[in-house]
Amino acid sequence: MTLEDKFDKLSMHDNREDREHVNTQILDKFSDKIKTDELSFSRGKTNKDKANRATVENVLDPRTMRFLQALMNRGIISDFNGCISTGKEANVYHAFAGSKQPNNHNELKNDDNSDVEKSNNSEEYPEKREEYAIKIYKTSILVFKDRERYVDGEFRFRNSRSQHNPRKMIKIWAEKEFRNLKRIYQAGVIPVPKPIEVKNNVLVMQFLNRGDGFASPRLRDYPYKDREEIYYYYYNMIADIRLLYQVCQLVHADLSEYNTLVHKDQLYVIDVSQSVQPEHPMSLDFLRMDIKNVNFYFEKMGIDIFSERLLFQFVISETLPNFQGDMRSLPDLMDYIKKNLIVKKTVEDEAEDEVFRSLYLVRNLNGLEERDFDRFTEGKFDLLKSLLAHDNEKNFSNSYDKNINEFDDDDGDDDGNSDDDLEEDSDEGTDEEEESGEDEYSDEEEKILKGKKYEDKDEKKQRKQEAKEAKREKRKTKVKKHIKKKLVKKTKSKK
Ligand SMILES: Nc1ncnc2c1ncn2[C@@H]1O[C@H](COP(=O)(O)OP(=O)(O)OP(=O)(O)O)[C@@H](O)[C@H]1O
Ligand SMILES: [Mg+2]
Repeated sequence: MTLEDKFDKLSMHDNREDREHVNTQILDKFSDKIKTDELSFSRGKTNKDKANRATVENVLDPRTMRFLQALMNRGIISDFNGCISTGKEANVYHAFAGSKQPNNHNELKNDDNSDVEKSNNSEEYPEKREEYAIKIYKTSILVFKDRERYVDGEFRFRNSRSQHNPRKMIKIWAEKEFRNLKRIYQAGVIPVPKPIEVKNNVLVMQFLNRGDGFASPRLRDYPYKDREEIYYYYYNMIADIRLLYQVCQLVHADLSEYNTLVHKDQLYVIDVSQSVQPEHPMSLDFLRMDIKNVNFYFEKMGIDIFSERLLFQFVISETLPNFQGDMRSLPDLMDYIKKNLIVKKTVEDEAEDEVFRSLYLVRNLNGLEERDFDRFTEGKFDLLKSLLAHDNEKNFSNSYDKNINEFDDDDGDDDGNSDDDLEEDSDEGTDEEEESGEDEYSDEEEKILKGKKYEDKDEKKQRKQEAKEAKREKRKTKVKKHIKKKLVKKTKSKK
C-alpha cells in the first residue's frame, strides 16, 4: 500500500474523541516510515494535548500530517518519500508531483527568462516524474525564538498580530520563504527552485536533482574540478548578491556555501525564509554579514577575494548597470566583476574591512538617531557616510572613475525594471491588515527630527525635504513604535 493510500484510508471526523484516536493513529501509521531517532514517542504516556502536538523528527505532528494529506488530496504531491535533510529550522523531504498542477503554476511561468526556465525544467529527464522538495518547518517553539527580527520591520509582514504565537510565526515564516522564492523566481535573474505551494508550515518547491535521484550538492560539498571553477562560483555568487538586491529587492540574510546548491553548472540560491527587503531596518547589516560569510568561505578555498567594503558598495551601487552577460560564462562574469572590483591584497585592506565590520549601518540620514548624529559630527562615522546609498554614487565614481567610464555608454536601465510586478507580489495577501496603526510612528519620528540640532542649514533643509518624501511614502517606510524600540534597545546593548 502506498503512503497515499494510507492517507486516503484515514477518516477525519470532527468528533473530539475520534480525533484523538485518529491523531494517534496517524502517528502510529507513519512511525514505521519515519526515522524517530530524535524523539521517542510513547503513546501510553501521552495525554490528548501532547499527542496532538507530538512530533516525529520534530516536524511531522498530526496537524502537519493533515496538511500533507490535503496536498495529496488536491493532487499536488503524490508519494511522500524520505528525508533529504534535517536542519535546525526545518526538515526537507522528497516527493513526487501529483496528478494536478498547483493553482499558481501558470502564474509562475516566466517567459522572459528562458535561461532560468530552461534550467528549472527537467528537460533533460523528460521521462521522469516531476520531483518536489517539501520543506516542513519545525513546530518546536525554541528554534523560532530569534526569528522575529527578520519579520519585524518587514513592510510585507507589518501589522502581523501573530508574531508572539510560535505556531502562527512558523506559518508566517513558511509564507515568507514562499513569497521570497516566488519573487526571485519571477524576476528570473537568479536560479532558484520553482516554488509550487505553501500550506501552513509546509512549503513545496521544485526538487533540484543531481540526475541520479540524489539532491544537487550544496556549494560546500561540491567537488570543484579546478581553481577556475572556484572563481566561477565566487563571481556567480557576487553577481547574485547584486542582482538579488537590485532586481529582486532582497537581501538573502543567510547566504553561504550551505544555502546555495550547484545544479546543472549553476548556483541555485535556497533557504530564503529570512530574506528581507532593502527597506528592512537591518537589511544592510544582513547584507554585510552575507558578504563576510561568502568571502570567508572563498578565501578558505584559496582564491583571491575582494574587500568586503568594496563588495558592499558594489552591491548597493545604483550607478552600475546590472550584469547582463551569461551567468554560465566565466569570461562574462570576470569582465563584469573585475571591472568593478579590486582584489583585496594589503594589510590596510584588511584593516579597512575590520572597521567596516564594526560600523553601525543605516540606510539614510533620516534613519539616524540623535546620538548617531552626534557621533557622525564628531567624525566617528566618516566611513559610514560613504556607505550610505545616498552618497554612494559620488563615492564610487571618485574611487573608480576609470571603471565607471567604461560603462558610460551602456544604457544601464535595468535597475528595478521588474519593480512593478514585484511590488504587486509583495503586497498581496496583506490588504486586510493594512488599516490599523497608520499614524503610530509619526510622533516618535517627529521627536527625532526635532532633536537634530547639530546640522547646518542646507543639511537641515535637505533632511526636511527627505523627511517629507519619506512621510509621503510612509506606508512603505514606516517602522512601528514597538519595533523601533526593540531596535534601539538592541543597538544600545551592542555599544
Ligand atoms: N529544492 C531543493 N532541492 C534539493 N535539495 C534541497 C532543496 N531545498 C533544500 N534542499 C536540501 O535541504 C537542505 C536544507 O534546506 P534549507 O537550507 O532550505 O533548510 P534549513 O532549514 O535552512 O536547514 P538548515 O537548518 O540545515 O540550514 C539543503 O542544504 C539542501 O541540501
Ligand atoms: Mg539552510
